[in-house]
Amino acid sequence: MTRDVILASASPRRAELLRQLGLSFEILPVDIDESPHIGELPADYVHRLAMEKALTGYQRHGRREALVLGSDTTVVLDGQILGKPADEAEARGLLGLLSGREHQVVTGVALAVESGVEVRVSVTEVRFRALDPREVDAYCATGEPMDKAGAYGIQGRGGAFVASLRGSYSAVVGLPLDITASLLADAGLPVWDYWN
Ligand SMILES: Cc1cn([C@H]2C[C@H](O)[C@@H](COP(=O)(O)OP(=O)(O)OP(=O)(O)O)O2)c(=O)[nH]c1=O
Repeated sequence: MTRDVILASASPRRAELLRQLGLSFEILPVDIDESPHIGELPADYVHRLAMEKALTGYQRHGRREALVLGSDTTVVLDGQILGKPADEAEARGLLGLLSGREHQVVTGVALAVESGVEVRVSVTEVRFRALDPREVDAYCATGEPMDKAGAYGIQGRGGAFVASLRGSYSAVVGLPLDITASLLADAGLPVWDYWN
């Protein structure tokens, strides 16, 4: 029996990361309301959104034996959720807050299968060096911050801001590969079966 693996995401970075695991999969973007609830903790927030993305994708795909992955990433500074910037001015403000400080990147990953949904959350500590306002302006003008939590992409020019990282690099980019591989293995689909 073949089992369809579905990535319920519009993020090209998540697709690129999942490709690294060597399996074949389909992409099925789902649109859900991503506003945090009042007082919701960051880990609960990404847990909820990852689960909703995976379950919505599972229902929409419609095949019983499908395995559907959903993920959500947010940046957290002093316990506050920093989402995607609405415009360039907000991006500049977010990068100013992150400059010279440590923040957390919190990513939830969910795998929906016929019997239910499994969700895990990864936390990575990232420290930025002090940023020069001129480089923040130049960075914002590239457009890179716009679709990214915390207004930076570690995998792009934003990598120049990162002084240190403790945790999963792939989780910062949007899909922790360690958790993803172990969720798939627990669901009976070890990715290493695809490796020859
Ligand atoms: C911090 C950081 C975030 N990001 C991205 C990962 C996520 O794509 C995005 C956070 O937004 P998400 O809402 O997690 O994901 P998305 O809207 O891009 O895609 P979808 O909901 O369809 O799966 O920020 C980077 O690419 N690099 C980084 O260094």
